[in-house]
Amino acid sequence: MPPPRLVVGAVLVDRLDRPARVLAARRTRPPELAGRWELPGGQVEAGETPEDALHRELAEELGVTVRLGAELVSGHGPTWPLTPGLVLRAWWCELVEGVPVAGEAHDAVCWSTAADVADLAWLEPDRPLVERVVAALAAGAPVDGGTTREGAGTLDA
Ligand SMILES: Nc1nc2c([nH]c(=O)n2[C@H]2C[C@H](O)[C@@H](COP(=O)(O)OP(=O)(O)OP(=O)(O)O)O2)c(=O)[nH]1
Repeated sequence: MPPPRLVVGAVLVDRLDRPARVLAARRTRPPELAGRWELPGGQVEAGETPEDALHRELAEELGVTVRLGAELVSGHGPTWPLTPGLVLRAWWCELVEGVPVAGEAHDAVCWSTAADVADLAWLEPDRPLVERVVAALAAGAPVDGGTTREGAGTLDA
């Protein structure tokens, strides 16, 4: 069986040192996933590191540049299962440049707090991850600790 394909997702928060709000994005496609909320991101392409893929997806989808913080790891390691053929890795991050705007992949973005993020209609596989995000936002503990990448530029939405 081929290894699962890797999807990367951004847990984009207002600030890495004291996160209080996280950004969710509402998918436009495919029809069976349209209308559900997700972490912005997408599939890692051949020859890309996961981190590079995340920067690329955020520039393409939301027109923003970010600073990566810590990786959000599950109780079983870095990957979160999505479907039998797909796993997710996710990083906390904060904005360096740009204001997130929905592009083609999404028809809405919203900033939510620990009190309301779980009320969104998330893609089902994201639920365990969202629980962890809620707990971290409620605690407000720092989620920094990653690498910085500047100069990726911004896109028009
Ligand atoms: N980006 C993202 N995808 C997720 C999440 N949860 C989840 O089950 N998925 C699934 C939905 C998709 O089947 C797959 C990601 O594929 P995608 O369509 O977003 O990837 P992509 O941007 O590279 O694809 P494309 O534009 O080339 O069509 O992972 C999530 O939180 N974020």
